[in-house]
Amino acid sequence: MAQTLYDKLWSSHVVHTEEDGTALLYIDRHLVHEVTSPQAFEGLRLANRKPWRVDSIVATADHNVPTDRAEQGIADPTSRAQVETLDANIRAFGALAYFPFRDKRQGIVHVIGPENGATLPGMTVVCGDSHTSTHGAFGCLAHGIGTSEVEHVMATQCLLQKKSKSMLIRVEGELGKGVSAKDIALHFIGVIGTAGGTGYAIEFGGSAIRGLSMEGRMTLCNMAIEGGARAGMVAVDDTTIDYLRGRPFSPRGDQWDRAVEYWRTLKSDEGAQFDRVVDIDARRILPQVTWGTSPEMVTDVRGQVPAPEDFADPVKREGVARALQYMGLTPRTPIDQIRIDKVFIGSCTNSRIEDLRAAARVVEGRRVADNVKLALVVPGSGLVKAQAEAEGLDKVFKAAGFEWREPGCSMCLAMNADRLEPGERCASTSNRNFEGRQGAGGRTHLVSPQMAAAAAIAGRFADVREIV
Ligand SMILES: CC(C)[C@H](C(=O)O)[C@@H](O)C(=O)O
Ligand code: SF4
Repeated sequence: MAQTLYDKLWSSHVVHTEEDGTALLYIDRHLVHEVTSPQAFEGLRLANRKPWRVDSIVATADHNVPTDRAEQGIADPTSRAQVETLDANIRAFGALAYFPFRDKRQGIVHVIGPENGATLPGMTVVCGDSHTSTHGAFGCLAHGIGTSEVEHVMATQCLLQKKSKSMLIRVEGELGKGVSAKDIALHFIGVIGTAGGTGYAIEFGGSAIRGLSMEGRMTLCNMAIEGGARAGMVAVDDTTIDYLRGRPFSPRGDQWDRAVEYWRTLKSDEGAQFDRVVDIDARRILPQVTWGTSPEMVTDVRGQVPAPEDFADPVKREGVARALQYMGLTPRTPIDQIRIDKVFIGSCTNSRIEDLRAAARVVEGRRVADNVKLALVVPGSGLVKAQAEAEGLDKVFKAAGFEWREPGCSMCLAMNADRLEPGERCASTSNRNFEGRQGAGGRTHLVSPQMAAAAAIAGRFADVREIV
């Protein structure tokens, strides 16, 4: 029978299935960061256990690290304790690789895995982090898990899971100028809603997806979780294989050839059946901007802030009214009239080299607007930072008035020193715009790196297609 990519990844990792469908899945790669691992390691210690397969673990510190004056250490005691606890745990239990605070390969967990070739096609990948779906871009089955599951995986190398339904999001056609993977992501969430993917594993397919780089595919899979899905994935093709060649943990020699042969089977078979198919025309996607407190509250830069009465469902109507109040927005305001206070280019969604290049192209030779108090560029990893500096992108950003920072989660969430003050409005390349996400009372608008750069220059949202 024709199988989906999800079927193939699932069946090649099932160790045992219970009558009710609950399965034990074997886990190949376990990514670890400082926030969700302390209790797991403590649990192992209390039970006198060791990790089952130390060489499945790749760890880094990301959420709590400061992005400036890193040489002065971590000022906040809670953040410092979390990062030091991870150091101690990895020292005690071991790992295939550990990129600690201030290491040149340190970075956001979802950036360092792929760039080091620690995320490979056909793997099951887990991490105590919801955006683990990112790794599905490589034809992996990648799940975010909770802290108790982190301990379970460490102890047994297995995870208890029920198989999800399958959804194909098929994006056909060519993307317009200035439109990126981030816009596809925000657009599809606008189409299916943040609950639309609940109970599903999503495969992204179609010519527009085939045309994306690995970095674009990661941006898209990163946000599958914001569409409610358990996982997001893209089939393996030449783009995947070319990206992985020569990475530190990629196979070499004969093993590379054998791996590539297997990887090429990691796609849905002709005629495979999905439980739901959503068709999207790439040509109709314009640069997106969220206006509310959920990623589904999104429109394009030519649009306007909606009014609660535009929504028939009373629950939705109330949600929209509340969101507009929190966001300090008036119905019918054109999106490109919304002025901003801060700009954040970073996060596991959009902090890779291509994101920084795309933003720098918009910024080059221009100045950040006077009303923008802070414009941050935070590379996703030390390697991304070094690459960007080798290309002179740091100079482009700094000359325009941006701050160029050290890698970390930074202003994606208010767990470190980078945050919004109450009432501040931010154009952000991250993935969540919930109330208080970037700091209590902060107002987040999700956009692509190009659109964040355009907003920084204009001091309000602006159509990047008119700038470049
Ligand atoms: C801190 C961590 C557990 C959390 C997650 O799981 O996603 C964070 O990365 C986030 O983006 O909100
Ligand atoms: S960058 Fe943001 S979304 Fe990604 S792992 Fe860090 S906090 Fe979570």
